Amino acid sequence: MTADKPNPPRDTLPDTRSARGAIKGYDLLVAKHSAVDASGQLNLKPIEGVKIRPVRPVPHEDGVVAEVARTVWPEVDLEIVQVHITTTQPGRIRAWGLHEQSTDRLFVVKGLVSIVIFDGRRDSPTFAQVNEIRLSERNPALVVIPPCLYHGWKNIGTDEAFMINMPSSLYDHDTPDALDLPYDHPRAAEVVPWRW
Ligand SMILES: Cc1cn([C@H]2C[C@H](O)[C@@H](COP(=O)(O)OP(=O)(O)O[C@H]3O[C@@H](C)C(=O)[C@@H](O)[C@H]3O)O2)c(=O)[nH]c1=O
Repeated sequence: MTADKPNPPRDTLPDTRSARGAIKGYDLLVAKHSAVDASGQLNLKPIEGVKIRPVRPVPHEDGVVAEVARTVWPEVDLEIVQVHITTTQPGRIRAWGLHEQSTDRLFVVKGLVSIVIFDGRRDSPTFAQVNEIRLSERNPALVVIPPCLYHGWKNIGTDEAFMINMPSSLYDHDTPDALDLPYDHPRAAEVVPWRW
């Protein structure tokens, strides 16, 4: 197949070897989907209010530069009031968090992380939608998560992952704007349809 002549959709393939019933376990097979389109753009419809700005790492003679945030970017429309680093050990899951006021702005500096966002806002046009974004220093992006969305992440790499967060509100140590639904709570799957 050439690039300008894509494969026919799966259900128009000749009904020979792939025929249901001719292959053991066919009913259990799940069609894979590409994370990017043919031009390399993310194949993802963002939840209402979520913004993802892919960033291009620029190699130089001694290493690599990647921009994390610039106030002229439309994604950075709220003031930057604090910047902190949060790390996650390999295999560890941090979910589900929800902020009632604050917007999170996440950037994976090192490591391989799967960030998942779930829209539980009943009045949202993207209610019940899930976004998964896999990021690393090879595929960097700024991810903006507005308030009232369930979100969390898993370190799916082999080393400690380092992530920058630039929340839109100062962390209040006495009364943090942070609610948690532990991902392993027996009823968590009733709320967020995601298995890590
Ligand atoms: C954010 C923050 C936390 N802390 C302290 C409080 C706490 O004891 C410890 C860890 O705090 P956090 O768990 O809030 O840190 P953090 O890793 O930022 O938690 C995150 O969790 C994931 C699941 C999310 O949803 C994020 O939005 C965020 O809430 O660090 C500060 O001292 N200053 C800060 O600015």
